[in-house]
Amino acid sequence: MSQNSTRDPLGVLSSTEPVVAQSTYVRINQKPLEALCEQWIQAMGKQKAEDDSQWYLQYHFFDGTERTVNWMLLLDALNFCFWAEKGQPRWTITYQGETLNGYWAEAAALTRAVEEGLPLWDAGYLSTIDLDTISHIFRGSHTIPLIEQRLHNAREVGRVLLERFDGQFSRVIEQAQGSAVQLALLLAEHFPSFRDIATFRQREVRFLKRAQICVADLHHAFGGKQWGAFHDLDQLTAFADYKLPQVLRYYHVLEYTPELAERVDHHILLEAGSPEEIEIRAATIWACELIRRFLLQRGFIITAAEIDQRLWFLGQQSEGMQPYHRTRTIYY
Ligand SMILES: Nc1nc2c(c(CN[C@H]3C=C[C@H](O)[C@@H]3O)cn2[C@@H]2O[C@H](COP(=O)(O)O)[C@@H](O)[C@H]2O)c(=O)[nH]1
Repeated sequence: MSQNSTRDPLGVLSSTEPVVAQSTYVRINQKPLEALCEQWIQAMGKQKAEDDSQWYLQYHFFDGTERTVNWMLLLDALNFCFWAEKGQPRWTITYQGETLNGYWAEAAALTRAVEEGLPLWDAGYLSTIDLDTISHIFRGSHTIPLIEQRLHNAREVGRVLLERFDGQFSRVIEQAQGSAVQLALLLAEHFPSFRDIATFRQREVRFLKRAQICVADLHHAFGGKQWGAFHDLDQLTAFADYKLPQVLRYYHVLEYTPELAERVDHHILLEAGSPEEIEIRAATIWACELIRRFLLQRGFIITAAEIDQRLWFLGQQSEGMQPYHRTRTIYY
């Protein structure tokens, strides 16, 4: 697979490429990949894949001000790992009469908290938030996983914003000067919980999943204007979470060795930073890049972020799919 000729400022494609080349547990199957693309081409008809992602305002706080920008940073600082222990039911919340789980429950819980008067957009408040308050915010049936890590991440967001950015995430966005790539890199530089970087055979491998999705979420929330205006969104890669590999495997685009398949299908944990986990995430990034290139060859200009959205929403109807891999991590 030839390295894409354009520069790779994020370092995600270039650092994951050797992982894919040397993979022993995960393979990308070109034929099923092209079959999936053909399916999408039929579905898209003759017009380009419209960016049909919406922002679901019913679950996301939005007042168009800097408060929303800070709230978005918190949303993506806590946007990880919503699945339950083997055999346990998922954490859920009830919001406006709906029972929600996963990402939707996280977003709605943070919206509910603002509606109940908690100033989650205030850096000072976040920097000293306590476990009782975080538990109250995420109250529901069963417990949200990794709640101590969520507390830590929320405090870190508040503290870093206060110490370096006058308490405003909008200052960080202004420093990025309209570049999605620069904003993702600034997030990884200043907010340690966003520094989603691993080591594979002594080499650095960058995924930067929450840093990148935070930029994409700002873009969606603000409709590509104001703090959501970026000129290089096409430089973002897919966001290596746990749902995309599940969907790609369902379409046989990703294939696991029998040994790895056995573990994933029996919900056996893959250790964070293990070769298996890194190979799954790297193959996810590159499968999306190869889909992007194939569609481009066929005359469809679509970004990795748009491909990501399509796959992620397919993963929201995952009945009939084999399980997604389980890695307890704050990175996705
Ligand atoms: N690759 C990718 N991963 C994404 C998202 C989203 C939600 N974003 C969209 C939602 C509305 C707007 O349109 C946003 O764009 C959440 N996740 C990840 O999935 C996992 C949660 O899954 P479940 O357990 O089923 O809720 C978890 O790792 C979470 O971090 C995405 O878009 N892409």
